[in-house]
Amino acid sequence: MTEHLVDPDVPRDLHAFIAGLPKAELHVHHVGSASPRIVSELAARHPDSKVPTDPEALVDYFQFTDFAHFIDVYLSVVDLIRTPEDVRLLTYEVARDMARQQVRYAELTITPFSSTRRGIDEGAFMAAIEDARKAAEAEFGTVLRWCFDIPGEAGTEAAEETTRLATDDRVRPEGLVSFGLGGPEIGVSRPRFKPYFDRAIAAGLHSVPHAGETTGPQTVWDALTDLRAERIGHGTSSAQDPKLLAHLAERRIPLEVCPTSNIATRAVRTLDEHPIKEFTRAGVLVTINSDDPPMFGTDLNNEYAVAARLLDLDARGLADLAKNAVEASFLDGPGKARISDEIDTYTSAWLAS
Ligand SMILES: O=C(O)c1cccc(C(=O)CC[C@H]2O[C@@H](n3cnc4c(=O)[nH]cnc43)[C@H](O)[C@@H]2O)c1
Ligand SMILES: [Zn+2]
Repeated sequence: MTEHLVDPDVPRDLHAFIAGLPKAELHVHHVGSASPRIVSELAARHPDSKVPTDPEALVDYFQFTDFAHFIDVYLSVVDLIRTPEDVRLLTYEVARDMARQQVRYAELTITPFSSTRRGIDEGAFMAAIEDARKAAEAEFGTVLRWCFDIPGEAGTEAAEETTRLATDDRVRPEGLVSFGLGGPEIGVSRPRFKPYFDRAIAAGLHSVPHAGETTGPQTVWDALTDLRAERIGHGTSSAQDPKLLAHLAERRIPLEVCPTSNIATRAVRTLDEHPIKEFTRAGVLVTINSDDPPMFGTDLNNEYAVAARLLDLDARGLADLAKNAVEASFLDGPGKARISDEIDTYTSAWLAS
């Protein structure tokens, strides 16, 4: 258990239960998952960068005044990833950190445009993530799948390039399952990206845009209507629209909730004001995620502890939350059954002990 992440309001035995609970994660960014060790190693390799090389200094560097500041800092870390070897190392180490937290399956959001525009060859980029994916599965037992997202603020060029990389059979990686839209939402309307999502969906990809993280519920409606979203990244502002909550619940459209992220980017003022309870009360399928864990001083286990406190959950409630993520994943039936059964077996043994 990482000591600085022990929530004093959550019993220690529940922290221990969470630490061993098999989990799936559906909303976590590739570069945003770089551990302080990896970031400082990359920063030392590239001394022209403004990113600190000292992991202690990174804690201050990762304090954000608002969402725009977060994106500026995020892009400074993106700038550190310059070679296919950097990409492979990052991906492999992210999987190692996941395995330590008993993450059995993760859909990792990758922004290939940010790497190809910085000069990394697209074929070498795809080979690097695929090589790390296969090594992680063989060595850690963690299954990784990819979501390629458009950085919406970068406009049409980014949308076109991301869609090409996601749909061209000669380039797209085997592990790709979904298509997203990330970055700032203000001034970046969802309907504008409909043609790109139409192409990605036609190519067999699932639609998982960010929406309602920093803008109101209309963005979530737009993501559902125009981008045919199957899950919503964040969806925080859905709580402001009872009709939307009812729609999400009735259609079983999951929300990818990332509580600590929303505080760190100041999308929500305090954890106690987070609308997660309103989501569950309305019957919405809630999944728990870490988004950009080291940047937000968290990890997936801590997000489950936060959820336990906000939703007043015991071990069985936490196991149900973990099973929500499995159900909402893009795993096939047997893949879902395998992790769900593992969660049940683990929980029964824990409760019997
Ligand atoms: O790479 C570029 O050159 C570039 C140019 C203009 C704009 C952008 C972006 O907006 C990149 C945004 C980047 O942020 C990622 N991300 C990570 N966490 C979150 C989140 O909580 N909400 C939204 N986006 C997030 C996202 O995947 C994009 O890669 C880039
Ligand atoms: Zn995100």
